[in-house]
Amino acid sequence: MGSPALSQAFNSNWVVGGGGDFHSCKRFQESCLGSVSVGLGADTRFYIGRIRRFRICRSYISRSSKSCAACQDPISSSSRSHPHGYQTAEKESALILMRHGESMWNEKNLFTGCVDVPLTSKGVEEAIEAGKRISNLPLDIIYTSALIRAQMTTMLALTQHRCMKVPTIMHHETEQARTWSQIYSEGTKKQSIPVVKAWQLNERMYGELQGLNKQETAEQYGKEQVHNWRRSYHVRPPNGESLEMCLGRAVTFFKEHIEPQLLSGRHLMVVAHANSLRSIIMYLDKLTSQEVINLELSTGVPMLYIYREGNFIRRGSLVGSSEAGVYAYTESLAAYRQKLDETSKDG
Ligand SMILES: O=C(O)[C@@H](CO)OP(=O)(O)O
Repeated sequence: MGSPALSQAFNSNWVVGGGGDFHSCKRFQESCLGSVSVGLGADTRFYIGRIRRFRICRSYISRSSKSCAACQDPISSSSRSHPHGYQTAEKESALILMRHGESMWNEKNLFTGCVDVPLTSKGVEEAIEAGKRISNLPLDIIYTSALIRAQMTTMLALTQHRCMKVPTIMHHETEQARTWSQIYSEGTKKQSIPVVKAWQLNERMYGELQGLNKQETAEQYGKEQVHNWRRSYHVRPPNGESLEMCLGRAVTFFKEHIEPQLLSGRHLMVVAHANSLRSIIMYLDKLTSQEVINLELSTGVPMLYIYREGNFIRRGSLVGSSEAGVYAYTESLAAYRQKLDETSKDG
């Protein structure tokens, strides 16, 4: 059977979080945290027939062989007209949002903000687990923050992806950096996934709270004050950014750089932070400044959106290890996974 880690990936599933009608933070949270209670929108489409086919192939893909068929992305090596070589059945793109795995300051319960700390070993495991959960979804570009916890999460998650592509960090800081990081083989480029780092996706800058213990700060300033600093939309922590300010940069970046990619049919993942993602989700789900207060994101839990005709449709979060969640696939995502299955059978 080969790698247990890899075969587990074949079992990973999505729990459906509903269609475009969703606006409740509580239900969002339940979905993110793994509850199987689901809300289905009228526009949710199911591909139950395909699920049986998904079960067929769980053969081991050799991750070490460089020349096997499984090493080629089956979709991007087909002849259809997607930016990376294929066209989806209907014009839609997948967008995965993911908060980084647990960091060493999450573990210590310290305000972190823009302090650049790495993952704990639990965070490493969360990132690998998240990678298994997204291993059957198409990915053309990844956006991460400029902070190491998001980048570690990205790289660890990508070790599990069935497309076998290599995540490659783009260095466009200067002309020289761009030139010096060029790839000169078209074939190798096709086997790479560009990873774009953007400071605009960084965690909200927590000002003078950075490095303070959250519990001790609540004892000193009162629970309500600290809750306002942490969760309100308008209130700024001392000399730090409010969520509103964080949204100003993160959502502007999203609109200017990420949405055009989705519009052109590319499938994306954004790996960022609790508050930069809260602000992006606020925009995607049209949450009010009151509703966003209750929005909590767990570390290392991927969330799937479908972008179709200018709308973002939230599909849910990956949990558990049964096949049922394949319901979350749309026709084009199901087709992608089917191709992966066929290629791994051939390989
Ligand atoms: O400390 C931070 O940077 C953030 C995320 O970990 O904390 P909070 O949940 O308080 O926004």
